[in-house]
Amino acid sequence: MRLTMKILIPIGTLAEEVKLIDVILYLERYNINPIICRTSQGKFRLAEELSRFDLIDYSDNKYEIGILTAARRLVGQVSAAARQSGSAAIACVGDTTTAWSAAISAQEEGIPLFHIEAGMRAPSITSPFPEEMFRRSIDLLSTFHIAFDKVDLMNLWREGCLRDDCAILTNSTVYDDMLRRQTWSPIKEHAVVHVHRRETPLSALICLINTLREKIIGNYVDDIYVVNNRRYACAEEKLKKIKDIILINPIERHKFLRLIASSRFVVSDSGTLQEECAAFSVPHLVFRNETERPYLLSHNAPAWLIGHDPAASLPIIRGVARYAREQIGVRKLRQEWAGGSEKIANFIFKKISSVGR
Ligand SMILES: CC(=O)N[C@@H]1[C@@H](OP(=O)(O)OP(=O)(O)OC[C@H]2O[C@@H](n3ccc(=O)[nH]c3=O)[C@H](O)[C@@H]2O)O[C@H](CO)[C@@H](O)[C@@H]1O
Repeated sequence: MRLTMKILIPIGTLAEEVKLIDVILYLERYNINPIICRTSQGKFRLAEELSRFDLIDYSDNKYEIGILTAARRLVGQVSAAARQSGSAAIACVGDTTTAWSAAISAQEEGIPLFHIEAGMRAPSITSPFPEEMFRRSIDLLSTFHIAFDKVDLMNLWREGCLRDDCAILTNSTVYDDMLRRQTWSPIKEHAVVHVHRRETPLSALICLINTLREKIIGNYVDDIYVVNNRRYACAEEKLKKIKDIILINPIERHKFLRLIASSRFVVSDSGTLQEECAAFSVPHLVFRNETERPYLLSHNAPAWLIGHDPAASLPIIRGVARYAREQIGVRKLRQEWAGGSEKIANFIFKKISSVGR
């Protein structure tokens, strides 16, 4: 089959790859040629499934140079990649510097932007920062919006971002990736802590770990796995000295999914994990003051927003640990949440065919 239309897909982080991979696989079926533009730092390796696609590689980027300098460089790179490849559109996901640069590049190049995960909103533009600022401005610049919940769609409508026929509502694409990996697992006697956001103070993480050690280990779970994230590299030695916890370096995604699927509960400030825990029905303590996914706290998902003061939220932590201890058997994914990626590919196909380049 001759692939004619091209779409540029910048990817800078694992979370972006996870949400784009199945869309990319489906785009190929719709006779569209996805050009991957890798904007990450060198150590992020693209998934094997993406190796057969055209790649424009800017993996020598360094983000330690600050948001503005990084964004300026990325805009230049993504715009050049769009021109060089003759892409008819750009598709990006979420709230990263890469996604924001993609939005500016699409404007500069005069081509449409598809924004996946559009309309999510935290209450304040300054938290999480810069993600919330990026998210809001990407939505103002996007041509097409792909939202994962009707609350997100309403946010777009309220902010005047929507025109006729420019948005769709689908399931989050995370679920397609999870389903393809077929990871389910019997519940074991551990919990997982994955905390990495800029706005989460190290002191809050240490306090959380100590609270779990003193009040939860031995009473409700045998072990606590704590992911040793790069954000807290300066505190590695301090974390290593904490007794009774199992400090692990970030692990491959399929192994990590198995670890959380087999957990009694998870504590995390990650947005993607909020979706992943919900899909497995793993009780999730959201270690943040706010979330852009409020609907995952309310319907169909055992999740609680606990803020950054573990001592104050101890009754909730204990209650969740107790509730989690009652659960037995094998955690299975909610199959009914799949299908978002194909719907997005179909939407892109229809829109891009009518634009051309
Ligand atoms: C403000 C906010 O919340 N923004 C989010 C942010 O992403 P995030 O905070 O959700 O990202 P991470 O927490 O890094 O998770 C990435 C993946 O890593 C997996 N994982 C983890 C540990 C490990 O050892 N091995 C692994 O494989 C884990 O399963 C997960 O799938 O940016 C996204 C893109 O724009 C947004 O979509 C998203 O809203």
